[in-house]
Amino acid sequence: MIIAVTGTPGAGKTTVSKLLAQKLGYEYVSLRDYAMEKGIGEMKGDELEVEVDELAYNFERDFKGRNVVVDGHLSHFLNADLVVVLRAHPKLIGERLTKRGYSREKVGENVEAELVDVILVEALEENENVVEVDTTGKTPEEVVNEILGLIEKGVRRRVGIVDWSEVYDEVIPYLRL
Ligand SMILES: Nc1ncnc2c1ncn2[C@@H]1O[C@H](COP(=O)(O)OP(=O)(O)OP(=O)(O)O)[C@@H](O)[C@H]1O
Repeated sequence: MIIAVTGTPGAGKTTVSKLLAQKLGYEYVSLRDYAMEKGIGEMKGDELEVEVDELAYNFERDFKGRNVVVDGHLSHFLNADLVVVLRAHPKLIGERLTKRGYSREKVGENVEAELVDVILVEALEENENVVEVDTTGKTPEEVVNEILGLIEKGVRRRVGIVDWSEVYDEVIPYLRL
């Protein structure tokens, strides 16, 4: 089974994906590292720009039939059996990315993306099997156990579990208004 873990940068994809892969006994793949290894896409500044169709085509060829947890904010464009969209309070995204030294512009862009469900909407356009998991106030272990529980119960779709419009006021300082 191919499990794609996606979400806004800073939502916790890498932490959760590694732990999930470990608990399931699956391979862990960073989609960014995979693209770079295969020479897919090109660096524009410090960002890797990839053609998603080329990425999906190569990934399918290399991983079809294997048990993989694939981590990346483009992983929902792959032909996955299950797409896990990690959500986090946009304020947490703002705090984490600021701590990482991202520019105000980049922090704002990602806080706004989380606020208006950009990745979720993209994932739903690509795949039927989308489960959202809110990581806010949970440890990575709790998040992984929640995902394992959903997989065990055979849940393949669970969306609409967060509504960040309720917390809009808290994130105004991060927005590019
Ligand atoms: N419940 C949680 N799930 C995942 N990460 C969490 C959680 N709570 C706190 N964190 C922390 O949040 C940070 C998330 O970073 P991580 O690199 O995993 O995110 P990411 O979504 O992969 O970001 P990026 O796409 O920018 O690499 C880590 O420092 C992690 O320890």
